[in-house]
Amino acid sequence: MSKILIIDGGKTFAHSKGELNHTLTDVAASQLRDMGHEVSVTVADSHYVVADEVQKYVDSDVVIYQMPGWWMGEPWTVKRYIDEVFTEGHGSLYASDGRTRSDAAKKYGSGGLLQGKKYMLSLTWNAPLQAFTDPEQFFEGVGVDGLYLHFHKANQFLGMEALPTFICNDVIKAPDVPRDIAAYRTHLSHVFA
Ligand SMILES: Cc1cc2nc3c(=O)[nH]c(=O)nc-3n(C[C@H](O)[C@H](O)[C@H](O)COP(=O)(O)OP(=O)(O)OC[C@H]3O[C@@H](n4cnc5c(N)ncnc54)[C@H](O)[C@@H]3O)c2cc1C
Repeated sequence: MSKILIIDGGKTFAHSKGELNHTLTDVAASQLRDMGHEVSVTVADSHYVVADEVQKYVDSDVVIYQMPGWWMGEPWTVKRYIDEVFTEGHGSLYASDGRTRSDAAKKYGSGGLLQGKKYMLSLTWNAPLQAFTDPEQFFEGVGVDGLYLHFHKANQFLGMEALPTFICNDVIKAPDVPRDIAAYRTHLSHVFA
């Protein structure tokens, strides 16, 4: 049994209604509970208490970030959540940036206190998958995780390790929510088996 925290980054703004992300949050919460895990959910676009969120990271084994792609990355509500919660977490989520004058072998980024914990990205994008993977297309073949390098590094700075990323594509151009839900269920079954 793992303790799993889901950050729901769904938000109503312009042509995003937030419903797909709320739906995928609900799908994961109910499936993971059925699998015997303990799940809590924080909606990023809400009046969460920052200190409580820090404690949730300390108490959780896995954090899932459920969020839409907005302007090539996470929505500002999720970025705000990270800025507020991770910064407040100095001393409990990370000790320092890892360097110390007494030991030059200790490098930047090695000061995380959440060793052994995991995180997972679950993303919704209008861009097709090939836009990320094909070297001839927009993201020049860096892949989904390559595009989210900064986001991965923020979590790894705390000492956490990535689980495989899940992404729904074409969510505006050709939405197929039953297909996306089925694919996410399969992903969750494999990752949390
Ligand atoms: C500011 C901004 C910047 C953006 N930048 C990018 C970008 O850089 N690249 C990119 O690819 N995209 C971009 N987008 C698009 C964005 O990624 C999508 O709007 C977002 O992923 C959709 O997620 P949502 O939860 O808001 O979905 P929603 O808008 O709620 O839903 C999407 C579709 O799924 C359907 N749906 C949702 N829930 C259900 C359900 N339970 N059952 C049946 N059907 C359902 C809806 O009817 C709709 O057709 C941007 C959008 C905004 C607002």
